Amino acid sequence: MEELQRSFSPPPCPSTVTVRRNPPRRARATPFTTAAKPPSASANTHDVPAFPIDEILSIQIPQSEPKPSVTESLKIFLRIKPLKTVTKVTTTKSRPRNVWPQNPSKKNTAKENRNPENAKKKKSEEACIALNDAYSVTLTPPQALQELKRSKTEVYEGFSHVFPADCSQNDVYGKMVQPLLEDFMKGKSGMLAALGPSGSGKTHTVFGTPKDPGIVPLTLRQIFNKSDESSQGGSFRSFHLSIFEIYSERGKGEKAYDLLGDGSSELSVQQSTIRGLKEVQIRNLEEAESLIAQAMLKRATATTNSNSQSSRSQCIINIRAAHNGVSNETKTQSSDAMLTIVDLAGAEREKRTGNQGERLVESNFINNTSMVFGQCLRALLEYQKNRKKGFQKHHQNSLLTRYLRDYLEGKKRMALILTVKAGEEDYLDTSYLLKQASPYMKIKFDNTEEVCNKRQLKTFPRVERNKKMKLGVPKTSQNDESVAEAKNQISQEVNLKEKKADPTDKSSPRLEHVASDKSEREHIIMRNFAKVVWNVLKQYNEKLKVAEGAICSLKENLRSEQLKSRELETELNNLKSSCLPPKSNSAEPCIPEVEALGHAKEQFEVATSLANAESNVDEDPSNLIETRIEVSAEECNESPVPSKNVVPDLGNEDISCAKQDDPTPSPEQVEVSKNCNNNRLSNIQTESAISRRFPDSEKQERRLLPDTSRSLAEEMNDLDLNDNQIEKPQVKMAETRVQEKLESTQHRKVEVPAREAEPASAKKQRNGQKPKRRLQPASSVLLTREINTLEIEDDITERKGNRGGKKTTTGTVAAQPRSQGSVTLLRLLTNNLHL
Ligand SMILES: Nc1ncnc2c1ncn2[C@@H]1O[C@H](COP(=O)(O)OP(=O)(O)OP(=O)(O)O)[C@@H](O)[C@H]1O
Repeated sequence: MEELQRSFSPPPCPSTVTVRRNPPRRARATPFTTAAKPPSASANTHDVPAFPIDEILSIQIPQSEPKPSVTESLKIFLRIKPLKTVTKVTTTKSRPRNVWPQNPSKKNTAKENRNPENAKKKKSEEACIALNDAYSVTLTPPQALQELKRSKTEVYEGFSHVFPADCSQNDVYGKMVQPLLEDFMKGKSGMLAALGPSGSGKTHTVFGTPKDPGIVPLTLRQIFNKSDESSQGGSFRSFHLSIFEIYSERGKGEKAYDLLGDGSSELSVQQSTIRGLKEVQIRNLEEAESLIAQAMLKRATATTNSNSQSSRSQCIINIRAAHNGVSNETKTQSSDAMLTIVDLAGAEREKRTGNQGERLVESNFINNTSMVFGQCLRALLEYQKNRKKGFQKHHQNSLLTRYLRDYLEGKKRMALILTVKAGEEDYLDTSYLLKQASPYMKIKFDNTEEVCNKRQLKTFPRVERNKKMKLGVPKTSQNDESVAEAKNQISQEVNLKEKKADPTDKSSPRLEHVASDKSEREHIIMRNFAKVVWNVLKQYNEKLKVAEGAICSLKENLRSEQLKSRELETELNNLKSSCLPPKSNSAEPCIPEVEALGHAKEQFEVATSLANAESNVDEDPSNLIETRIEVSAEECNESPVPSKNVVPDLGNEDISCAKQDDPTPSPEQVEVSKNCNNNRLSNIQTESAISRRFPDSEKQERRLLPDTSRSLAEEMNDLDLNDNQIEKPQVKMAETRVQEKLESTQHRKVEVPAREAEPASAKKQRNGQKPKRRLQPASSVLLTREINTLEIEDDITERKGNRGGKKTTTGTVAAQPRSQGSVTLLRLLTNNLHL
């Protein structure tokens, strides 16, 4: 038996087990049969428990609390503004009496207009929006758009209530405000907002007129009625009012202004918090109404083509209910409730309003705010319809939406009233608003060209998606969930279309309109761009002219400076030429002036060269300077050596001037004078040579000197070579320096200024040979020194003699008359010696 059992027993488990996921299906008995039948023996090995359907059915499912639906936390109402009574004008207008025959077609139209039934018909034909029921409307594009483009009727559904054109303010209050106000009086916060295009009746709905009061006055009346009732019950309640507006002045960013504040009413804004807002307690209706009227006077309004008194700001009215409730014996302060009523500025299209300048900037701000508000609303609607999808936050993009964040995120209750205009010309505005803010949308393709268009639309994937988006009303259709995703897609796409108008997508008249707008915008952009380019070119042209003017003035300056420079050069040369005589005591003091002129010239030339380099004038400044240096050198060289008759006059009268009284010139003066001395020294040397070669017997009175030397000294005196103001050591120093200068001049010819090299170069150019001074024999040098010594001694004697008075001593050589022959001879000898 045991063996038999072993033989039937399953084999030992392997190390790995394979589990079969999908076992082969077997026909199973129904639960009833399996439940009735006792488990068989074979079922021990493959025991499948019976499906506990009875148990499941007997389970009592606990009833969960109903979640707030979209319509509970966010109620959207629609109000249609009555059409303008165009027919009135035609009917009341008296027909002009005209003798000319009338145009039959015009006559007929006039007849039709006069007929009230026809007028009514026309009125209804003009409207683009029609009421389906209390919760939905149908928007039909105007005939022009239908003909031009693919027509499409849109059905908007899911409104909490649609107020027809002939509804009263009380209707609106009763359906929209009353429930919210009741909650408010119980301590729940809530918000009411009016949204719609410009001139559609937002302000009318919110504030109304004294005859036809709107939401705010009706609410205040109700509040004080109710508070009176509740105050009779014994509880204490106070109400506080604050009003402010958000406005963008000239597009410089959003600012909040207190409409109840005094003086400077600008409020500080930090994220969503507005600080410094004045809150006034309101005790009765009159107080409250007067405060509202006061605030409305301060509100920014303007006249546009759409509205004679268009709101240019977002107006926010806060009514706070401070409720001090007493619960039993312990005093507890219940939380305050806030009722916020918002009158938004209406979105407007530039074309319709004709806004320009400041108004246009304002409308940009208004459009932006209403767009952001619409985005927040759309995101909230989509989120509430399908919470699986994330909640897209847009509230950061405007101050208003930041302030109303709690409401736009669905944390607090909000009732929104969309105001639309029903005219055909208002179709685009109305369609835009409804797409943005209506809970649900259904598109009807009821055009005969549908089939043809469908084929065409296959090329556009986005359009094809649109076709699938036939949405059902939540109240009437059964497939809410299946269409929810599709609706999301629609809304996203609508937003996308409105943001980035795709010109290739011709699926809707709106987009076609956008495409035509785009081409127009491009044209405007190109025109503006061309204007900008033109302005830039003009500016460059002006700059160019200014630059040319500056260049001209610089050139003129340069020319005038060049003239001045030439004048200075001439003057310098004149002065140099006057300083050139070899023997002139009086010439010595002029040297600093010459030096100064020389320096001035140098500086000027450098400045000129710089100016030339900077101004890029055609002339080469370096060449100019070089040329001038050469010219001046030539002028100096060619300047005739002044005759001995002339030099003393110059020295005594003109040049000696200030320095003549100074017996001891400064080392600078001595150093400066070396150039002029150069000539004199060479003359001295020459004369020494003359005296060596041609002894003169006339001058024999000289002591300690041979006759020849004495005669030479006399001749030198005749030539006025005696230098009264230069003492011997100074003369020697000057001589040595001159020698050095000459050497350096020969080596660095270019670097040496013309005035320094002047004496040597003058002789070089005149004679075409190097100066012979170096080639003179040593004896002549010695003789020169002796002569110098003697000369100085004579000078000293002469000075001593002159010190007593003006009378000259008879012993001085200078006073002795010279013979004409001796002068001529000396000149010849001088020239010959320098050859
Ligand atoms: N339902 C209505 N019944 C009668 N008149 C209306 C209605 N709605 C608006 N109006 C009139 O239309 C004009 C413009 O309305 P309103 O100023 O309220 O527009 P709005 O939407 O506030 O414009 P905006 O955004 O430019 O301020 C007003 O003269 C107003 O009296």
